[in-house]
Amino acid sequence: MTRSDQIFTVAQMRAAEQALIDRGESVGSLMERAGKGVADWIWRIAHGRSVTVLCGPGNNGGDGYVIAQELARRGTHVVVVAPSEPATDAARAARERYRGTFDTAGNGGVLVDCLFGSGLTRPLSPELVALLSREAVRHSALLAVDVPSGIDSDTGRPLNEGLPANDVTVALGAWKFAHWLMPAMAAMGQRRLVPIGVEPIAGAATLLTRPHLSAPAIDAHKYTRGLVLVIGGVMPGAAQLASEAALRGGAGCVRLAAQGLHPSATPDLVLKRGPLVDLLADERTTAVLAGPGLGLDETARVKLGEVLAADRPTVLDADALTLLRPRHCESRSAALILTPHLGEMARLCESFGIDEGNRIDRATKLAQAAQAVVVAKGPDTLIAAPDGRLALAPPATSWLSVAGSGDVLSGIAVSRLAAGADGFTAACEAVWLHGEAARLAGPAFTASGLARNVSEAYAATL
Ligand SMILES: NC(=O)C1=CN([C@@H]2O[C@H](COP(=O)(O)OP(=O)(O)OC[C@H]3O[C@@H](n4cnc5c(N)ncnc54)[C@H](O)[C@@H]3O)[C@@H](O)[C@H]2O)[C@@H](O)CC1
Ligand SMILES: [K+]
Repeated sequence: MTRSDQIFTVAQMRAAEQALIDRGESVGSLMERAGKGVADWIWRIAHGRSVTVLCGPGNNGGDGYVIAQELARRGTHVVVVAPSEPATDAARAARERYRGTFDTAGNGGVLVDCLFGSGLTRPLSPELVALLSREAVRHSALLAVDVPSGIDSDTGRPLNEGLPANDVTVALGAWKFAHWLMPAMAAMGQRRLVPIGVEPIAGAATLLTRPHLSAPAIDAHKYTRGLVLVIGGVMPGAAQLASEAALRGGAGCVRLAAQGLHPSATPDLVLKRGPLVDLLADERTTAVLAGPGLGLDETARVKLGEVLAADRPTVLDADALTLLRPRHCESRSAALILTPHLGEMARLCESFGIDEGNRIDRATKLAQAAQAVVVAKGPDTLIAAPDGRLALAPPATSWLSVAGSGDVLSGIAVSRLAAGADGFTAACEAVWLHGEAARLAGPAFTASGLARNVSEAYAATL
């Protein structure tokens, strides 16, 4: 059965479709299912308005003829604009079954883009970009079928300039990477998925969904719930923000290794001034966070070395990512999570000798090289594990672009590690809780406000 959280590459989608065909389905019957499923959405969106379907030469165009026929059957005023003849058997058969009208231009209402889908291999011709843009202006809404024309399905990269933004994108069978990766993600509009019966693929990337967390065990005490150690540094506020979030992410106790506390610090936080090696050696220390406000000087470098040598489940963020070198990651066995933003990701790739590939390739290679779970942050956050697991986060509120937001994320992640999750699961749970806390915090929140909302986000997972 179709899983609504899997994200397929074009090659995986073809393999999934082929598996159905091998079991007796035909491309035509899949096209019929896909087209009718999309027509259902358009019927609701059009709400009586006329519909223009742009049909290309491949099977995406074939879907377009099925959509047009189904809408015409339901009484919608439909026009097909087809700049080229169908080039596949299934698309030809779909066109023959279409009984409605053709024209060279549409007339308002909803425009449906069935020019190219996942089979796009090169940029659109200037004539096709002009057609798409002209028709987009003439209509009041634009709906893309499967993948918007001109977008590379596996990377979300536009192959042309000047492509119009969509109001709705309806994915067929499974999500494609372009639906959730920048820059294409920003022009998808609302996303919908029409199932066509493809089976899940083992090891495919997934879209983050709400995790199922639990309340502490009936006999839990603070240490069985996990003891977090946050390493302070030259900017105490950052480690404190991370600690505030860690207190609400599931762990039973949070210690902050620092020389002092900011006057606003919560009394829930346990300040520890002793030698770092002793704190790290304390058997009760379950997970460690280093990086927020750590600094980049020799003291910071020594602290990072001590943290990694202790080989406890660890999250590294901010300054720790700038200081991290491949030798630090050797002979570690405990879980390691790295949470770089775009700039930190570039520095890490340089330190680890990774210079090729798109965002996903680089995160995957870094995960393997560092034997760490990489949370590559951005408007399209992705999480890559050394064993190849990959998850993409759905877009969160853009209010997260505020100072301290990353400190809160790393605090939640270390709390999930301390609570017992493996590195990949902890990272996925943290990204979801962070996005949900931001949604709950409303507009124009500060990082400390965001941290306060982690409890409520947690409540939504119980
Ligand atoms: N394969 C299947 O079983 C199904 C596929 N479906 C649809 O089929 C689509 C994929 O179909 P196709 O593989 O035929 O791909 P497309 O319909 O995306 O187009 C591919 C065709 O366009 C040509 N082409 C690629 N880029 C071009 C460009 N820039 N300018 C001009 N021509 C270009 C290719 O050479 C090929 O002939 C999916 O996105 C989906 O909409 C659905 O009907 C469901 C079933
Ligand atoms: K399309």
